[in-house]
Amino acid sequence: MFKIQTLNNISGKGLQRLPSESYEVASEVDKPDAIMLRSFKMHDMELPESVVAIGRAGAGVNNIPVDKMSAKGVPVFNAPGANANAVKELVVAGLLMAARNITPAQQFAAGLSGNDDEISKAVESGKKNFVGYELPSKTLGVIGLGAIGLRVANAALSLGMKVVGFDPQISVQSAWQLDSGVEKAVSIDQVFTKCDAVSVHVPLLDATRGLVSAQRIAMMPKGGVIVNLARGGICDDDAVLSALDTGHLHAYVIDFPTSKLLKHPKVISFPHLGASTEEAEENCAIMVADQVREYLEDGTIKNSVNFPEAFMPRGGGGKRITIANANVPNMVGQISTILATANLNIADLLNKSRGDIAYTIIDVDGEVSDDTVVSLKGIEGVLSLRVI
Ligand SMILES: NC(=O)C1=CN([C@@H]2O[C@H](COP(=O)(O)OP(=O)(O)OC[C@H]3O[C@@H](n4cnc5c(N)ncnc54)[C@H](O)[C@@H]3O)[C@@H](O)[C@H]2O)C=CC1
Ligand SMILES: O=C(O)CCC(=O)C(=O)O
Repeated sequence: MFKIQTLNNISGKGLQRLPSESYEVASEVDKPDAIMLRSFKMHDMELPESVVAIGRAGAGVNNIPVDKMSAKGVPVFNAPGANANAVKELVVAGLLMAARNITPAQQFAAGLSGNDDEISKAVESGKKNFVGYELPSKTLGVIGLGAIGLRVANAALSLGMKVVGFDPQISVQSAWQLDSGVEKAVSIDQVFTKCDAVSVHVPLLDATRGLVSAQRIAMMPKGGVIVNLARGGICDDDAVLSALDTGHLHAYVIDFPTSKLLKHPKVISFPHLGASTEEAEENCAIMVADQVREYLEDGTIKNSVNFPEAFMPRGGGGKRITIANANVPNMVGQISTILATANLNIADLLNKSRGDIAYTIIDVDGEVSDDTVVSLKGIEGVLSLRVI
């Protein structure tokens, strides 16, 4: 029986992928094998020693101490692209809300009173205060052309906007899907210089913290809009607020409100709602539940943010050993020597690496004794080992 601890609500459609005959899934579990979560902040959490995998039902992993997990040989899985359409749709909504002054207009309409004639008169005289603009008259800059950014760029083009994109590390897959009408910027500064609205779709990293700065906002034409459905911290909120105050910026669309931002009338705040659709929640939960299950049952690695992809079909009736270790020379040599000494024949072997981590799957003919496990774990650089 595998035990999974959930730290957030995970869609039932995903949890159904973990059959109750072989999985216990609950928010309180003694000695869990794996953890599934969404935005729960794990940084200060005491991780049970029993945990061998973390599954993030979403894209961003800044709430997970990934480096610490790597040092323990624990793979962290996420669900790339599974909520991208949901976020794209909310970005489009945010652009339209800003362009058409929808929040103040809606507040004005909701506050009207009197009989129908009086309301009609107030409507006709009040609407001049909310005159907006249409999207095709504007240029959108998209920073980060991954699963979300590329969809935002393509959607904005289809709404008639001009679109400028920037992503120096764009993946081949994203490049294939990006509409050829998206102009490629050579620098982030160029995006701000050319664009009336800028939407950020990058992970929160040291390199992206404060990416939307006072200097860059100043490069934008007057009346600009910033959209940040990526993470708080990517924009310098104080710089954004002062640009809203001077009128240099028209609106700030943010999925991560703070007390300062909530008070400002030109801030359009959402409650971290980007991925909150039934479809996205299901997609993420299904993807990550499948990945965690395949890892627990077969040691397969798919869509991990810290481990290499690793899949080896399971043959024969023997045991499978999986080993995560430091990516240094002669690890496979040392492992094979110990297996040979234990008189275990290697039926199949896969060794992959990514950065500082290497991962080996070995199918052996026969049982693996406790002594052999102790010897393998004793090799310098072995971070984690499982016998499945
Ligand atoms: N508001 C919400 O509910 C959600 C927010 N997010 C946030 O959006 C972020 C992006 O998500 P995805 O598009 O799915 O991730 P992704 O990994 O598919 O794309 C991120 C892209 O950013 C690029 N990038 C990284 N640093 C960059 C830089 N300095 N300048 C330009 N490009 C850079 C990468 O090359 C990559 O192509 C996530 O990390 C997460 O923080 C994601 C899903 C839901
Ligand atoms: O699970 C959620 O609602 C948050 C989604 C998110 O922020 C992400 O996938 O990075």
